[in-house]
Amino acid sequence: MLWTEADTAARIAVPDAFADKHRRGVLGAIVGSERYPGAAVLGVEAAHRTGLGMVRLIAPRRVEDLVLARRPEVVTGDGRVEAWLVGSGQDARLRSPSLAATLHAALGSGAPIVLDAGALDLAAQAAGAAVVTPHHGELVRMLAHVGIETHADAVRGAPAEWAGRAAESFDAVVLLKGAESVVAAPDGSVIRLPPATHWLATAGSGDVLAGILGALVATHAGEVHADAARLAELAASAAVVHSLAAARASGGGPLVALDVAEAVPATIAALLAA
Ligand SMILES: NC(=O)C1=CN([C@@H]2O[C@H](COP(=O)(O)OP(=O)(O)OC[C@H]3O[C@@H](n4cnc5c(N)ncnc54)[C@H](O)[C@@H]3O)[C@@H](O)[C@H]2O)[C@@H](O)CC1
Ligand SMILES: Nc1ncnc2c1ncn2[C@@H]1O[C@H](COP(=O)(O)OP(=O)(O)O)[C@@H](O)[C@H]1O
Repeated sequence: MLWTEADTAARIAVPDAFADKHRRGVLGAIVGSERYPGAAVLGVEAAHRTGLGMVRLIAPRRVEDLVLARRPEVVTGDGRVEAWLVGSGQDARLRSPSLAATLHAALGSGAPIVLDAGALDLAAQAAGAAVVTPHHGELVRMLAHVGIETHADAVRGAPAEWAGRAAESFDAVVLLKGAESVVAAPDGSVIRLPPATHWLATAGSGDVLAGILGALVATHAGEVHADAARLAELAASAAVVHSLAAARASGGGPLVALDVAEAVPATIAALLAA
């Protein structure tokens, strides 16, 4: 199944007269680290630009300061959230006990969760619906943890097959990123995505994708609770928004990840108008 722009437009939650910042969906973001604070800036920017009620950021002080300098809309610290985005800008090997405790609380909350980069190893521990966003190298590492040996070139050659094996092994939706991105669900279904501009192969563009997906999940958390299969559709929609925003930001030339995040509102407006 190839995911289309019309499919994506139907997964954008458009606010109405009854909307407020709590009802629209609050995303809890446990992202960034002393080593990679920029990933948090990128993910939070992308989540806001995708449209949601609020982002609550739980991160080290330096990360908070940098994110707030760019997005003063962000609220820091604990509070009620509808969905989680975790792991961007983190390294599982450097995880502190306090970060581990914060991540475990999020995983145990039962709220839908997006696991990226440094939290991919925790996928099987989610109490609620989970979606992981590995690149090829990260998928290889995830599979190795459950005793399945492969390598990046094999994944590149058969992305749907390897994403499907991971979805089944971790009981999570897998959005496998790359030149040919694909979404696989634990029920065996696979969604293929149209090709994206290769200018996207640049640092931080995956952090932006995770932020877009976090916002889509936060604004559809009730639907995901009712039917976890919705998560695969949201993952595919995030990839399409990301790809269209990249095309808009690129215009045929180079882009930086923040350009992609900044192009998201106009991309969504165009999707809704079409
Ligand atoms: N500005 C920032 O703060 C940025 C932070 N980032 C964060 O940096 C951390 C490390 O991410 P990396 O992806 O660099 O680290 P990884 O540790 O996953 O990548 C290390 C190795 O994996 C392999 N690899 C990487 N991408 C691959 C691909 N697409 N296909 C196959 N093999 C691949 C390569 O051999 C690479 O040397 C993450 O937490 C990430 O979120 C990056 O997103 C870059 C930008
Ligand atoms: N050759 C390519 N063509 C198109 N898109 C690509 C290509 N390589 C990577 N991408 C996209 O760029 C993003 C890179 O994400 P990721 O590897 O996590 O980078 P980072 O960790 O730097 O954010 C993903 O959305 C992926 O689909």
